[in-house]
Amino acid sequence: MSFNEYMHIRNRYRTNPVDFKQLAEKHPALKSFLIEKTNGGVTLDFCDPNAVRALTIATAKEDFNLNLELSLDRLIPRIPQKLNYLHWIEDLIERKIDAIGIDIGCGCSCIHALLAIRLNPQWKMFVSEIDPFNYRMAMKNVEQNGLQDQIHVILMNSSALFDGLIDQTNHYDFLMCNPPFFSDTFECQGITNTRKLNRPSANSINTAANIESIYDQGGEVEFVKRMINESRSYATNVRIFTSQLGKKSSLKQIQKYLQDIRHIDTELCQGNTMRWAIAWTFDETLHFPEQCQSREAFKGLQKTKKKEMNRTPISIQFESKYSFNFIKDYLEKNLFNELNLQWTSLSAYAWTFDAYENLWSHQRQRRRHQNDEQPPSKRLKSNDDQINKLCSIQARLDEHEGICSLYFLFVDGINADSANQIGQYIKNQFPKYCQSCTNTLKLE
Ligand SMILES: C[S@@+](CC[C@H](N)C(=O)[O-])C[C@H]1O[C@@H](n2cnc3c(N)ncnc32)[C@H](O)[C@@H]1O
Repeated sequence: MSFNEYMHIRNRYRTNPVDFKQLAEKHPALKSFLIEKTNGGVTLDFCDPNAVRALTIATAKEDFNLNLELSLDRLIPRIPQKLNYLHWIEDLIERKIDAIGIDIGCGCSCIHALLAIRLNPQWKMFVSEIDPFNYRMAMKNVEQNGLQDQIHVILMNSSALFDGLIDQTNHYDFLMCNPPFFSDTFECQGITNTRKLNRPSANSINTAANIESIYDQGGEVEFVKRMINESRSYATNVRIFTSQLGKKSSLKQIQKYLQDIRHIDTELCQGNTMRWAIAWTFDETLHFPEQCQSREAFKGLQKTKKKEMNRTPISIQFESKYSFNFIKDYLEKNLFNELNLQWTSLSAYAWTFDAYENLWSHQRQRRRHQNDEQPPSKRLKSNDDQINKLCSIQARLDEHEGICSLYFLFVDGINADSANQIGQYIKNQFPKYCQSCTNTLKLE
């Protein structure tokens, strides 16, 4: 299940994923890594570091006019995921135009700072690195893009995170970090192995060197705890401290550690990958913007009790006797019309639809009114339609071993529970259609 729908609303790849074929036409270095799919499309082998590197270099050039040099034995950043983190930070600082930021551990790519400046040409970034190789390559990446006036790369020694980097006479709007994830080589290998064997959907290569991915004092949790401890000494210098986290279990531990400090967190979603980010502040005048709690699509809905459920795709499994084509026909010919949904096909088995009135709740009352032969209420179209849109939903029909499942995902609108409600409606209505359709449609 792809998480792309949950990418940050301003992420340029959310509705417009990278087209490998087109990109390779313009950046021939990518061409030799394209793999033809049986359906005529192309893909890449994400386990091949050469392919991943070529993709990142081509994307950086094509979409951000960045000249990147990347090493095959260092972390190769994935740009769409980096954008999620950066857009969230932009929201946290209320899209300040001339912000000053810090990135702890910039890697050889220096990707956070380079993208940050491309998105916000008036920002300034101070970035640190502990690995001399990464430091030198990051400097090169900054220089070959002519950004040395805006990005300052500082080589640190391992005993310091902030000392020597943060100037106590200065003020910074935010601090960001993608910390070393693992606590030891064993954990690093374990995760790589688990992914390879059991989680084919996450089949991308981890090229990070040990110095980049391992913090032997306790992995990302202890690294971020150390950041939190040290942040107290810089409470008045940095307005918002943030860190990305690779595991949900780490998020829980950090939330607990921050219980006396004001904080906020979010999930960062892209492809099959989920990451988390946490922010904390000592500034009592600061109010975390509401949309930073989760995706902007859910703005104003945070207090909904079913928050977690709303974010999760709803799935309906059909009995094996209902064929794929039968269900597809049922949706397109009956359900979408019956619920007055404005829909478009995304493919032969995926749709997006918008609803402006709720015709799926209180069906019994509605039927009673129909029996009384009352005229159906007419909805007045107005300019407020966009504002009054109840929901935009994406739906996808999948077949696996003869069983069809329908997935619903709430994307946008004011009724975040609508995907769940429509799912429930279908569950209740479907037998009705099966009976009435059995004779007219051939069921497998
Ligand atoms: C997971 S990598 C992130 C690299 C890059 N920011 C990215 O997201 O692709 C973590 C980086 O932090 C660096 N690092 C580890 N400890 C550090 C410290 N005390 N100060 C600065 N950088 C450090 C590592 O060398 C590594 O490059």
